[in-house]
Amino acid sequence: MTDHHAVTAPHWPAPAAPGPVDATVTVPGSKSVTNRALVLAALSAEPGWLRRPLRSRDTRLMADGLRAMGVEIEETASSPTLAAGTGEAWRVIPAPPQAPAEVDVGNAGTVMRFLPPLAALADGPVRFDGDPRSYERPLHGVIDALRTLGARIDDAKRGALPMTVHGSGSLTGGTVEIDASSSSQFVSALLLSGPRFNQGVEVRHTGRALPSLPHIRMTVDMLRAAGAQVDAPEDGGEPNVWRVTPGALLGRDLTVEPDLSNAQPFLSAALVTGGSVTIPDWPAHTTQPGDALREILSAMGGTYRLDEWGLTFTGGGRVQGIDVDLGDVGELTPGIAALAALADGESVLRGVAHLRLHETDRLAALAREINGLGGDVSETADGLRIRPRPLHGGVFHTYDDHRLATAGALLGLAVADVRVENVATTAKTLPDFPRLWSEMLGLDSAVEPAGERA
Ligand SMILES: O=C(O)C1=C[C@@H](OP(=O)(O)O)[C@@H](O)[C@H](O)C1
Ligand SMILES: C=C(OP(=O)(O)O)C(=O)O
Repeated sequence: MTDHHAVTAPHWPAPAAPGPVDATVTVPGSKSVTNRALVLAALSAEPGWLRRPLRSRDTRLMADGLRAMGVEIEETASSPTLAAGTGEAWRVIPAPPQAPAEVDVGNAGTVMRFLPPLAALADGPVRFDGDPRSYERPLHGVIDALRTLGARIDDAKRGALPMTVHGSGSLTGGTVEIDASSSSQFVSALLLSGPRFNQGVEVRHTGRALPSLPHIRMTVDMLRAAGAQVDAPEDGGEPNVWRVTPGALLGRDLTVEPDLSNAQPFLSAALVTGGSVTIPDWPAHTTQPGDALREILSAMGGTYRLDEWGLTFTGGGRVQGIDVDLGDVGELTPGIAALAALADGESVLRGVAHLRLHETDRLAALAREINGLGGDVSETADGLRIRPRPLHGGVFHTYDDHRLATAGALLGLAVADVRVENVATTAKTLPDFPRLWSEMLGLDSAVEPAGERA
């Protein structure tokens, strides 16, 4: 589908830190919140607003997928009720999902998992396709569950993309058992459209430990904020069981929080350089997994302050190794692995076997690329063991993975001559990364190559 491999350009010379950073970095909106908000707004009974949405490849794919099914999403620079300085807003005007339609999921987990349940409500065929990597990412939990709940699906490759969901205008819904140990997004996907299934939905996870629990809590919180009735394990319910009652969703006016996982490289720069970085608008309470950075980065050698200016993290002058289970916060792993490679002691990152099926096999990619710069990283059954060694420059390959690219940038702060291949892949969730990075370092952002593939 989208040809995002067409243009290549020189590798990005990751800038070395000129000294301790001292910067305030305004991070764009959360991918996970934006894409949930779009789905919920599309399923609502009335129009809604998203303020400060993330505009990146993954959220554009979500918006375009919904548009293909008849939802109107107007992108405005301002709105009558938008306070000055709060940026742009998207207005979502819902419509019953229409078919036939074609949806390009790119390599966005949220799009490939969250939209098929919504497509099952359309009256006709909705075809899903995406980047080659999307064919390899697990989808069986969503496909099998939708069949159990009453949908007809053609998946020639059995449990994977490309596929066509043949909706009949409504879905029976009911109880379904799934093994979501390969992706929490299976659970989120079924819950998000659950209020619109005739019998609602009860999702029972059976299988090994669920990853990314904060992301499921985000789904539950956002459903409730949109008026849905949800029973969840954390409220005293049965473990690994979620229930959504059928009912109408309200159009909301939602301001999207900054993406705390995308704050990671900037906060980490404070740790690596012994400097200080402030991220404005850090939420006091959030379900975003990136909030765990406060504790994780402190354990690696810094201190933080959360006040009216946002979150300020200050490095203590050295990076310490860490032994940590990242199962809840898997998307932070590439950045923590990069920090661990610069630490003064060994690190063990656990609980993230499912990262082998993310944008790329992240465990293999991190081991290969850090070792390519002279590091000592080995894969374990469920993560990485990282022993610091003096690193040298070289090309840091990114495998179309935005978080590999930001990990390479982080290494480049401390290691001379690191060149990040395809830095433009950061556009998946953080389109302005090279500029934000250069500005944080007080450098002229003209060092970035133009026209790399996104
Ligand atoms: O629901 C979400 O928004 C996400 C859930 C997680 O997926 P997995 O549970 O597949 O790791 C996370 O890694 C991904 O970046 C975003
Ligand atoms: C795993 C990630 O993304 P996706 O939503 O494509 O699963 C990620 O952003 O780290």
